[in-house]
Amino acid sequence: MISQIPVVTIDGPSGSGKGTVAALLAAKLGWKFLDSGALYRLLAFAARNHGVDLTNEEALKVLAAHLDVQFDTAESGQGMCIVLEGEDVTEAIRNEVVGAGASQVAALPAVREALLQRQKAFREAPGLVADGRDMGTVVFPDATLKIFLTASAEERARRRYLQLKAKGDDVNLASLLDEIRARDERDTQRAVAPLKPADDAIQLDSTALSIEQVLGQILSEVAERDLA
Ligand SMILES: Nc1ncnc2c1ncn2[C@@H]1O[C@H](COP(=O)(O)OP(=O)(O)OP(=O)(O)O)[C@@H](O)[C@H]1O
Ligand SMILES: Nc1ccn([C@H]2C[C@H](O)[C@@H](COP(=O)(O)O)O2)c(=O)n1
Repeated sequence: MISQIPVVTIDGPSGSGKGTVAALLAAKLGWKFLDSGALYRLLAFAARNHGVDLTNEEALKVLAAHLDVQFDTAESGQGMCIVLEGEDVTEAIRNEVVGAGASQVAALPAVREALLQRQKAFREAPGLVADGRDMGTVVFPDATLKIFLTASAEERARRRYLQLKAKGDDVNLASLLDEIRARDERDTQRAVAPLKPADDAIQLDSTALSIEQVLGQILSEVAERDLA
């Protein structure tokens, strides 16, 4: 039965480190991995490609329902390769413009409904690690372990700055901080599935923790529940 397949959810705001830690945890456990934010990013990206306005809920709902996307293991064997309509968009969806578009389309109820089953379908044996905003509250409310990962907005902007700079992007720390605050506001204040900790989530502040320390704390919770 699908409800017996264990799920670990990691929710939190942009730049808290949930994607990095979720991918590492999934690899360590040998479980499936769902990067749910990528689905909203893909929709915003596809909408721009198809000339669909990011406020046109009806057209976005249809696009979301027919999103032609594949998540493959990267050729290097590490990380994920994301193919949209035959094109490798792994890197193209990872900029702040697409992130802001994703946050905008994610506020539309019909879009969230259209992507719900697609996310649930990632639940496969032996287990799933899912990261996003509403993994523990809406998509997998029966998850075995729920983590809500935070960090100060300043630290998250600093991380994003270093990440984009390493890729060679022309970035400005103050603008990134503004964008992170705007995204936090939209993600937490929307009417449907807002970013918030599930009642039974463990809250973890990563501001002063390394990636290894965060992973270590989550692995302890996993071990306590005999998940691995
Ligand atoms: N604890 C940490 N200490 C220092 N840097 C970190 C930490 N966690 C993550 N990072 C770095 O911060 C950047 C953002 O991390 P990541 O993409 O995992 O965040 P996220 O919460 O998934 O963000 P988003 O929701 O926007 O995808 C990456 O460069 C990552 O290596
Ligand atoms: N479960 C989710 C995942 C993501 N979103 C929205 C809100 C985010 O700002 C945007 C991009 O996500 P990211 O790739 O930065 O994690 O997508 C959401 O509403 N629910």
